[in-house]
Amino acid sequence: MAMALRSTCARVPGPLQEFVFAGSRGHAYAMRIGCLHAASASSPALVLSHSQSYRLLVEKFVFSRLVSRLNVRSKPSPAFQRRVISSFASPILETEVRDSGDFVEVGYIADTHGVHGELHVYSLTDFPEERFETPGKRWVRSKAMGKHVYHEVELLQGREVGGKRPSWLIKLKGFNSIEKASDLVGSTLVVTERPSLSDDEFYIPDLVGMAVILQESGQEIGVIVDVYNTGGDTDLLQVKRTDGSSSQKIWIPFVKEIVPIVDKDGRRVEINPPAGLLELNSPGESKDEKVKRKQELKEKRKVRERFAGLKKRLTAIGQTHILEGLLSGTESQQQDLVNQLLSIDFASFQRALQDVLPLPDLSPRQQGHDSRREPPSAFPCANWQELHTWLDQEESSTENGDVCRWWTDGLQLIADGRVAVVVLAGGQSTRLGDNASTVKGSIDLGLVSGKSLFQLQAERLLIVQELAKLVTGSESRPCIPWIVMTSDATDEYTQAYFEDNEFFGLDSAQVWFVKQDSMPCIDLDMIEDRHRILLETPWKVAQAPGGNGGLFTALNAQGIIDRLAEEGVDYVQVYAVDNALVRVADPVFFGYTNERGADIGVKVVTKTSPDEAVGVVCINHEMVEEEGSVYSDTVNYIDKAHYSVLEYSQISNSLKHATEDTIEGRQLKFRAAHICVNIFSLSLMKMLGLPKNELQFHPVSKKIKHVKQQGKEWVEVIPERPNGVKLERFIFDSFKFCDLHKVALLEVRREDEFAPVKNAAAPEVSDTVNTARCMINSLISRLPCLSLSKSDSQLRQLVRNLNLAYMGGSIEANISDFVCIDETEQSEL
Ligand SMILES: CC(=O)N[C@H]1[C@@H](OP(=O)(O)O)O[C@H](CO)[C@@H](O)[C@@H]1O
Repeated sequence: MAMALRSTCARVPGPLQEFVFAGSRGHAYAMRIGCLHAASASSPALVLSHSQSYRLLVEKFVFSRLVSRLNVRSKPSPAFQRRVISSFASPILETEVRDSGDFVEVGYIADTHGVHGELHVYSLTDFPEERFETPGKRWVRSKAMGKHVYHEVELLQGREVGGKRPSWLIKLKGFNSIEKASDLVGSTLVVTERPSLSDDEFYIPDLVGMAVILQESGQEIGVIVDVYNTGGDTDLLQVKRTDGSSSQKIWIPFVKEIVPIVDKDGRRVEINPPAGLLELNSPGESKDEKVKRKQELKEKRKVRERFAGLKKRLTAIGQTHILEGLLSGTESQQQDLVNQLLSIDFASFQRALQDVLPLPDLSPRQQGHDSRREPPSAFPCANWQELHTWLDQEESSTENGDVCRWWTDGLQLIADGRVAVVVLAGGQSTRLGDNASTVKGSIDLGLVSGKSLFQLQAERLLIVQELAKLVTGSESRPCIPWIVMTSDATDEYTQAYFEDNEFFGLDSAQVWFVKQDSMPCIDLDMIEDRHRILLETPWKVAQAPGGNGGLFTALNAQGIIDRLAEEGVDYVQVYAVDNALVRVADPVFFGYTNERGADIGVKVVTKTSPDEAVGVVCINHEMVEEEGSVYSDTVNYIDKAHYSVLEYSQISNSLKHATEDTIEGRQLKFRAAHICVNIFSLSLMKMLGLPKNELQFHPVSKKIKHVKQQGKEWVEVIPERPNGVKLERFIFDSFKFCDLHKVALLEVRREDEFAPVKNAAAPEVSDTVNTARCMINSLISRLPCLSLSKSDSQLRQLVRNLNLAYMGGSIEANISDFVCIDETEQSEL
């Protein structure tokens, strides 16, 4: 027997679970009982919503439908029946029971009866005879001052009376008059002990919270959150799914056949659901879930379509071997491969192949189009001594040279917010050997101060900002945008490094990260007429950053050029991260480029030896079709000259070793070494960012670790000689977009401005952290002494010191000695 539930709606938490049933019979039935509404007239699904008839719904409809669909006996025989005891069921009651010493409500004292103190009690228990007829100790709970108060009473006798609700008339000891008895009206009769139950009887609160386990697999699918005692033959367990199933709550008929094990001590039930029960029970998806699911399906379809397109493309370019990983490995490895392949721009890769194939002889060339190259004609050399001398004078003199003028003009450009800086920091630093595990900008140069390349560069930026403010008398300190170009290989580490170092004192908003593209690497050798894409693992294509010439496309694609234009930037200095002496946001260089009205500024140093690994700036002559000749019968070609760089990996031996007589004696003919410190006007950058002006790719031979298949095995290949080709764009290929007179070359002193870190440190090896550190120390020793006092009252003296700090004096010192001068001191100047 089961008791009817009190206040059904109150017991059901929140809006009721929705049920979905397939089949039009359900539809008809639902309409008849009038408590349901169809999700849509055409849909066979019915959404049963919360209504007053919920109880009827569960009792008469849901369960019978469930049971008949699942072929479970709709009227289980007593042997199959489980019974829940509702008098202990209300969650509210349960709380009170716990809080007040395990009292159990058994009846509600509704009224007095007669004049001799009899009380009319509504039953709240499954054991009314025991509670209301068996004499003995009971408790009456009433409320006083908002708290429950308990009085011990003694039941003398009781008898059942008829009526709509199960009720009893009881007589308590000492309550002999109507007046006395009426004090108890509205109170609750409670007991302290629970009657023991048979094996198949359970108190609802004992069931609530039990884990629900699938008997067959041992998998936990949820937890019982409520028990619905319909008052009929069968109760329903409400189970909240905890296994990530899309359905949140389901109903399980509490019959032995479906719930064979109830482990009270272990707080778990084991269920044996007939096929389809869990699904049938699933609530309908919410609108949001449906939308989400639709979107997921759409995404999946898109991915499938893209992957099909990708396969076609790979087949067309003969690179399907990179899909072989999909035949082995774990699901997540395969997924990684798919994700990577979908992220690669194979159209761009195909264009790159067109640029580089057939591969030329990648060893130093014996010959090239040498006759078309010539060294640049004379260009100025920035003599910093001139600036020192000028700043050292007691009084400012108007008699100053070029460098002083460029410096002052450059500082004005900086103060006016017309410049930005880009550091090229996407390279993989393969030549650095072991140090290549971190990004170049962060490597330890072995300086006493422990400063890294990034830190030195950031500090120069801070100092030059300060200088610009002081020299121009600007009210506020300018904030030069510093764009850090990273790649897949360096991005995460670089960004974390800046954050960890609190942007070296810069405003984090002035540092913008932009990631350049990567390109698959190809095998130097050919298999079946093809250079195959190399694989780093069976599930990962070997990729490398696509060279510093990818800058313009990356800046354009990521909206940086437009952003710079909005900020009023006219010139952008671009430099390679590996130069320990680079003058970041160099005012002299900006002033010079601006004065020349150039779109490109190029810093060069004198090349030291034919084999130094630097590109050399030259003038390149190309025969191009004369404009307008397409309309005439004959095609006329004209000689078009532009600047270019003969990269060290591409220069022919004859040009490398060619010499000429100069006033300084015999020198290399091509000696204007490109140090990768250039300025671009923003208007040119914008043009270079357009897809139609994408720079060409070059093949760069490298040692590339990879795997290849031998039979069914994957074997690792660790090459000793260059075995692969990286596809790279070179930034200086942009020079050809400019007329000769729009490119301004500026020579600077190597010992002041060029200390590259390229190679792993070893005796006799140049361009290492050791050689860079030596150059830094040598520069510091050559600089005039700094007076580090912050209380310098002379603006001139302060500027002089800041300028020395900019050139290198701050390298081993504390940056706060130079910048962050407090405002009061400045106003005294
Ligand atoms: C494509 C490119 O910019 N190459 C530059 C660049 O070469 P690296 O391969 O990064 O060392 O830096 C050199 C100066 O350190 C410069 O001489 C050369 O031209």
